Amino acid sequence: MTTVVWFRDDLRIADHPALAAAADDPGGVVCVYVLDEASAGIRPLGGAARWWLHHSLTALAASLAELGATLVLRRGPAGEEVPRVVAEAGADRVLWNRRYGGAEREVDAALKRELRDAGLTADSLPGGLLHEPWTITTKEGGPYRVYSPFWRACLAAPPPARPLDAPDTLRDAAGPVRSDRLDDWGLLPTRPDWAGGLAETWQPGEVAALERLETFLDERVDDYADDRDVPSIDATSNLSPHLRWGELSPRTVWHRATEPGRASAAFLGELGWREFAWHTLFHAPDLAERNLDRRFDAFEWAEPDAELLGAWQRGETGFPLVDAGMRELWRTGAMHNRVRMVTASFLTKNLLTDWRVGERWFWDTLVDADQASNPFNWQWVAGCGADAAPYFRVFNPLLQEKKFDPEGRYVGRWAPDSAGRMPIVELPFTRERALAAYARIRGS
Ligand SMILES: Cc1cc2nc3c(=O)[nH]c(=O)nc-3n(C[C@H](O)[C@H](O)[C@H](O)COP(=O)(O)OP(=O)(O)OC[C@H]3O[C@@H](n4cnc5c(N)ncnc54)[C@H](O)[C@@H]3O)c2cc1C
Repeated sequence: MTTVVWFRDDLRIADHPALAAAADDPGGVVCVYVLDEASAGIRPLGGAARWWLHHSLTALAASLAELGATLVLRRGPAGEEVPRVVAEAGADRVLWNRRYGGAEREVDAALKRELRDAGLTADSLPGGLLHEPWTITTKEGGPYRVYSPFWRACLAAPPPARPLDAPDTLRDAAGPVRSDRLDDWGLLPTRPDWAGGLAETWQPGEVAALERLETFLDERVDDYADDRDVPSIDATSNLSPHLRWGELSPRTVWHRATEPGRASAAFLGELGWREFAWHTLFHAPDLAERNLDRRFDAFEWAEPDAELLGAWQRGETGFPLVDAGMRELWRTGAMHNRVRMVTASFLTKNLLTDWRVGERWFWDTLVDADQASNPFNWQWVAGCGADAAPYFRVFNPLLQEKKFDPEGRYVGRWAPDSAGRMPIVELPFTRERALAAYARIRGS
């Protein structure tokens, strides 16, 4: 038997259930990644994500080579490319780890049917979440709409499966299979090459991801609960892009973080938010398009204003914490969580801009942009998401700055000129305008 292992958002060799299951196949294994920008409903990657993918695939190919296997690269609709790889390899089994987005599930289900109809074995395995979304349900059997009871239910469920070891060795069966050259995919920016700051900030790949996890657990997890909201302190794990690309499995993070002696409850709770976002996407596949709170379908967003939007994107609003966050994002492909909330609130509440506009900008610029966490959090900040708060939250960016960057360290690093700029809007007026727009839909 020869097995094709189809890699997707799981660019790792440890705790990779599909790879582990294929490792002992006497006919060998063909490892393949398909760049699918063509299947219906698959969202094309943003620029920062393409940069990360290039480097993460390079790292994965090196790890597989050490085990004796080749990473085959193909571009096109997965429903066509995977069967071609199977035919070229003469394989009789295809394995992959599950995805949870709506369009992805349709692609996978159709392919599984087609392969099975052709007499092959085709199986999908869990590996991208702590719990499968259909296992965490309310008493009535539906999905949770609020985080706290959701997370309590996760904590009461059987613990996530223990992570699997990476295979010691693989028997490569990719010989007869054609592969693209990664450089030909043009994932890296060239003219202009805006990725210098990304390269200075990040090292994509599983080896770097595991190192980051260990450093965080050894040096920072004990202070995480106290310091996680202060953007000038390097207090958080910075694991989000590694989790996004599956260079690290959440099960690995969970089991390392729950070893005795670690004060990790607050950190695990954040993994819980990731889990909640993905479970929400599973039940609401149009999360990036449609308001979870349908009352917001009637919300009166302001007319699009290219000048105001451009000022927000460039970090030229005259509100220092907003400007610092937007510039950090542009330079590094990331932004501290507290500042993500403030910048998103400023766009949706003070500029009264539809959250989907901001979501798309983050999608293009974040290295950790994922199809669950990004729209989930944008909806949460906009007020139409999965939120238990009974009121309409409008962050004041000046008060947030006073509270979370009192000495101006974060602002001084990213936007020292911002305080001297003329603010592009008036806070009291725009706050009242947002509250009035909400009042008009509240009872609907
Ligand atoms: C408007 C907005 C958009 C966002 N878009 C994304 C996104 O596209 N991808 C993404 O991974 N996170 C997103 N987040 C959540 C959060 O900002 C990042 O996960 C966090 O800043 C990553 O830093 P860290 O790895 O140091 O997190 P830590 O504080 O160390 O947390 C550990 C892990 O928990 C997860 N996590 C933490 N907070 C959240 C959260 N609110 N929602 C979901 N998962 C969370 C991440 O995987 C993170 O790596 C967004 C938040 C906002 C407000």
